[in-house]
Amino acid sequence: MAGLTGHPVLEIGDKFEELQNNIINNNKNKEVIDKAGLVVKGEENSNNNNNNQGGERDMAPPTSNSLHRSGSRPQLDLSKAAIQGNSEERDPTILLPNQSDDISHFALDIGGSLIKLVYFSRHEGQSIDDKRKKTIKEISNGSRRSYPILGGRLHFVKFETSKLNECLDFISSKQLHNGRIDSHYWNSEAPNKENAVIKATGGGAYKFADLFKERLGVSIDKEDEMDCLVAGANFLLKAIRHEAFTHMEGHKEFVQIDHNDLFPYLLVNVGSGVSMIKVDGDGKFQRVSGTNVGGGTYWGLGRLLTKCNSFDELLELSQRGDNRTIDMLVGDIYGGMDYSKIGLSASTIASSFGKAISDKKELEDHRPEDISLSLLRMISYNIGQISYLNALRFGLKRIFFGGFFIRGHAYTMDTISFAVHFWSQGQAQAMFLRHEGFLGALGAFMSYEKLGLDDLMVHQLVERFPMGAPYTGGKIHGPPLGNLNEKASIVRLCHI
Ligand SMILES: Nc1ncnc2c1ncn2[C@@H]1O[C@H](COP(=O)(O)OP(=O)(O)O)[C@@H](O)[C@H]1O
Ligand SMILES: CC(C)(COP(=O)(O)O)[C@@H](O)C(=O)NCCC(=O)O
Repeated sequence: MAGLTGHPVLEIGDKFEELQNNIINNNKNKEVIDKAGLVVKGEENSNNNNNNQGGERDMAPPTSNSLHRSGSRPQLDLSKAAIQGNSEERDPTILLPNQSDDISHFALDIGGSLIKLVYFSRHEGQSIDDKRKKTIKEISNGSRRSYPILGGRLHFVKFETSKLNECLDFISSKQLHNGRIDSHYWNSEAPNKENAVIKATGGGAYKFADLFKERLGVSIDKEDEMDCLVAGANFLLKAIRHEAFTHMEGHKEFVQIDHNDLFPYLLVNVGSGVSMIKVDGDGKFQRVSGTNVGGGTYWGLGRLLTKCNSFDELLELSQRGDNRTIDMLVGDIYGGMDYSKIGLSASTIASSFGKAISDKKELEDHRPEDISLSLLRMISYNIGQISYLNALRFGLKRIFFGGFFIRGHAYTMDTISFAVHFWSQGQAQAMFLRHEGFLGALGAFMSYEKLGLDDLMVHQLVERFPMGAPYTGGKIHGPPLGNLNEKASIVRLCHI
């Protein structure tokens, strides 16, 4: 389905060397980044974003001449990283052109609905033995050293959890599981496959641990799901410019996050179920609420009611729906009139699916399109409203939404934004993350070396495609969400 896909292209930009000179004292990192400034690159790069696509090979197992910084574990180098792909592209990769250490990471987030996999591969033709490879200079303990630049990219792949075998086959076919050795063995000359450990988060890391051992011979090092979500979100919000954006009434706008003023915020991860996490800092958070009415509810109920075969099909149906045939509106109750005394217009939904009881209609008399839209609206609005109430509990003004339910879908985001805006009287703001569904997997990926943000923030981060978020296209389908001003008067008590 066109437009329901794609992750953005971001580039972590130049001045790497200059910044390297400033990282001796980690405490100064933030200052360095702020002073360096963040540059937005123009669309001119967008035409080139696929140029490197063929130039890679899949990650190979580390060899005995794997290049490590002496005495330390391989490190992830995000300088000049560019997340590849435009708004229409599915699961684009992140280029890591300056990756010098021969890392062989991959990590999984095995959720209730989807398995998310992040893995690294080196560029083809940039092997360690390639004498033509570029080098970078790095100040380490006061001395300059050169390292080969292998280059490579991060890949983002997802599978349905119910098709775990496809994921195992994928890992096997790419030999990803042979590339990762337990950290205790980094300096070992002959890494042993039996020591292979992979990082995984999500409930499936527990549920399927034995299967991974049996099928791939690897042990799963389980990382806590909430830890990973927060680590992934904090990294993206601090390190990637234009990661977050608002989406209201079809209008999308990137938000400039002040690194020094990020916390606290509410992270709402809309996966199968919904977790609401108050984030106070790196590794500092509390899961303050959740709801079992989430992405799994939309997909599960939607499938039962519409007989759709895929989530995207269900979402696509909603774009042609008219929920007024099934939702009970205020106007249906009030004879076409507004209930203006409490700030409700005639077009406000009084009761989702409310008309299904009064009409003498059976399920098959309703259009699947209308059912899908009504369901999507009901669940998205509910999540937005509950999120806001939790933000209110803790005085949080910013709410970031992640998870694959969002799917970069305009109507979903607009509905969530509307609920937050309406109930907060414009005091709180819903924001969305361009890497919505990969927060946990990214957090697990970063946990290999416990790469803190301080390590990552030494690089200047540059946006390559300002409009490259997962996006469904400009048009908002479905019924109008209503006029915010029309309804604002009833929520006087809801200030944060
Ligand atoms: N291709 C897909 N298959 C199933 N669900 C999908 C798909 N794309 C998006 N979704 C939505 O994403 C939700 C899962 O989101 P995700 O963040 O991966 O959570 P989990 O970790 O629980 O799997 C599903 O419940 C569904 O609403
Ligand atoms: C149990 C979960 C953390 C699992 O994460 P998921 O696979 O849904 O991403 C999540 O489904 C959840 O928070 N559910 C809501 C449970 C509740 O608070 O009522």
